[in-house]
Amino acid sequence: MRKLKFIFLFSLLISSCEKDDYHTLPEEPEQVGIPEETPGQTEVPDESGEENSVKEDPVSKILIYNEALIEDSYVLINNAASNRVYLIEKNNGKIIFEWDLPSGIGNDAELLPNGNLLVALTDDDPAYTFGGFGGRMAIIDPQGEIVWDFKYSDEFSLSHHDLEILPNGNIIFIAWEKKTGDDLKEVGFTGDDEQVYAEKILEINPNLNEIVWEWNVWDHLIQDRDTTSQNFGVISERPMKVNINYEDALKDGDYKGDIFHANALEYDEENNLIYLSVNYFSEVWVIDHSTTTAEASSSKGGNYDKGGDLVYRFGNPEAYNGSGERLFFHNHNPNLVAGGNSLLVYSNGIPSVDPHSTVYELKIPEIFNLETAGTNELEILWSFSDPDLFSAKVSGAYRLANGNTLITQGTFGFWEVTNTKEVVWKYKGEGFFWRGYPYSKESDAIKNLGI
Ligand SMILES: O=[N+]([O-])c1ccc(OS(=O)(=O)O)cc1
Repeated sequence: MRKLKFIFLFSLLISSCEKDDYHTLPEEPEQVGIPEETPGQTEVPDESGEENSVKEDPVSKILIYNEALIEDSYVLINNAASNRVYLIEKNNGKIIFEWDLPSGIGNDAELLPNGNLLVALTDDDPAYTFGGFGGRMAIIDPQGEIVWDFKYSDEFSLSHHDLEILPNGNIIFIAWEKKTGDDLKEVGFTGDDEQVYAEKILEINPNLNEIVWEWNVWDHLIQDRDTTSQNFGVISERPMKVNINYEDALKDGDYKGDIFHANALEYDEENNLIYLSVNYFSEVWVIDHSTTTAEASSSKGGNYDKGGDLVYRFGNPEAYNGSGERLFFHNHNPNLVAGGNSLLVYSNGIPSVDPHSTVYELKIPEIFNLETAGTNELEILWSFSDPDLFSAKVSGAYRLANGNTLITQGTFGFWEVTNTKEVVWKYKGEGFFWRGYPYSKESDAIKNLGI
């Protein structure tokens, strides 16, 4: 039995866990050519200590399997509907490894090169529960032991959606920070909400459980309605600032103050930048991570000498009254393609207007120069859409080593498509799929997982 002791915000959760040997090696999968509607098999951890049982998973089906053209890799599936994270084989959908999670998914789960799972979880008692809420994060080793467990959840702040490990072992994550009363007045907020949830990015040293860096959108706002407020200005002239009164983000009363809804981050190691996907602005913001926390709260310092102002932004020039065509209608999962010259983004689409999703590969500019006159939109290098590809929420896409692209359609399952847009793998599941990560069978992550 696991015994978990919680100490509140910013404090370490000490877990005294017995190593439960819950995973045994799966049997060799049967090789199949093009299995039609093959039910997946679930190999589940057996808490009883008896031999593992193999359970049928009647709901997952392999609809397309082109053995000659697929990338021979595993897929890490994160099913938020059933709060399960597992690795599958593509040919038969068989689950070959599943993690025993200590709480619900909140949302990202990623396998690290050392075989550990870094996972965003839900806190037991979050103060608010917008889609994608979390409040807790953990690292689970291949034996199922929780080797790090951290709570970021109180009345004001709550981690959500995404997290990523940096090369130095620190972890960056997204969090909401509740703003009310004078906070809203000061920045000239004119929406109806009595509270607004600011987006911040935090970096934690997991050995010390210390927050070592922080960026908060609240320090970089502009608006053109309240002349008495310090941040009053002409929005189109200051694209490095974020319009707190952007109409599109405010118009849906359901948001209840979650007006930004950041949902993903991607770290660019070469340039020490963070790409932040901001769903309700339909934009990706580029933020300098070379700053100190003090610089990140200002407009000076860092490699770009912009402090925490936006180094760049793209996807929706309407958000800052800029020019150029809007490309994104809600977006997810910006991630750099190997080589760093391009980025994949999943644009979900809007159910009532155009219920179609599109995956874009966009060219990263040589120099980030936020224009006030011309467009800042990125060149489209490749895209994929299909009449059947739509999910209003979650989802994403990753470029594979052979040039194919693995697409997660949150409400459906997974697609793999070639660069000529041929669908070579289609997995229909039952659930709500955050993001499928591809793992090469020869990767350190898989080897160290012991399968
Ligand atoms: O219900 N969810 O699990 C959920 C809902 C919304 C959501 O936000 S989104 O921007 O990632 O779609 C994330 C998770």
